[in-house]
Amino acid sequence: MNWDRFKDLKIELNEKQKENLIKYKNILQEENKIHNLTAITEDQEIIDKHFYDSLIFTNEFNPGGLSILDIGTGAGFPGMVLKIMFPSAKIYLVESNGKKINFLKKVIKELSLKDIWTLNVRAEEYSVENREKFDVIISRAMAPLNILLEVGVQALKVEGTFICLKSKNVNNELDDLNGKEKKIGLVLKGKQELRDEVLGERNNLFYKKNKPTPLEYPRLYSQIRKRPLGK
Ligand SMILES: C[S@@+](CC[C@H](N)C(=O)[O-])C[C@H]1O[C@@H](n2cnc3c(N)ncnc32)[C@H](O)[C@@H]1O
Repeated sequence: MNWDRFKDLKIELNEKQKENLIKYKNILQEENKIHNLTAITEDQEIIDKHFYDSLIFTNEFNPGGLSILDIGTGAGFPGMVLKIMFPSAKIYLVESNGKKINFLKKVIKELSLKDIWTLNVRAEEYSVENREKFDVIISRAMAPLNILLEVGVQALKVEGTFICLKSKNVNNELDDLNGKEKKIGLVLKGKQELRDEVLGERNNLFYKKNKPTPLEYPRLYSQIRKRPLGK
């Protein structure tokens, strides 16, 4: 296995973290034989396309010590990787699929991770019940921007950051959103772009919440799907 890529990150990968990432990879490969957790299954691919990819944004934003809600975390990306690399962060993993939650619980137990919680709920319901609770909302590959932002924003503190880890269709998603993030209290503050032979195109977006989100958001999921922001 090759960890060279991690040298591009501002954070150091120490022996304990490497050991934990390898254990996590092994559990993922083992459980993936029974449950369909990820299509990425080879050692090096998991390291590059799941672990490293989950961390690229940390070159622009340090998550240390913050309370972070990862919505639609799946098999733990990026949230579980953040816990391993930034132990001082408080991580909340939201995932509606119970099988994935069981897998995440197993990883937390076997790696003896602290200050990390799994939530087997729908993100839009959780965010309404936990208004302005988190410093950061983050998500990778859960939904297009015009759905994702509405689903999660209510749980974000004013002055907090909403981080969307995106790939190649980001410009279409931004066009579809059509500036309507302002309606829910968000402003686009930064975009991190990476072009890479193995990972392809990565585009990470950083939104700041500059005012409370009106209480009518998020709407019912059926309404969000039918008429996303900007449509
Ligand atoms: C394509 S997977 C991505 C998983 C992970 N973030 C990654 O990048 O590998 C999307 C995940 O989001 C979950 N999901 C989709 N909509 C959700 C919602 N409204 N609330 C909670 N989880 C949701 C799905 O069950 C699925 O596991």
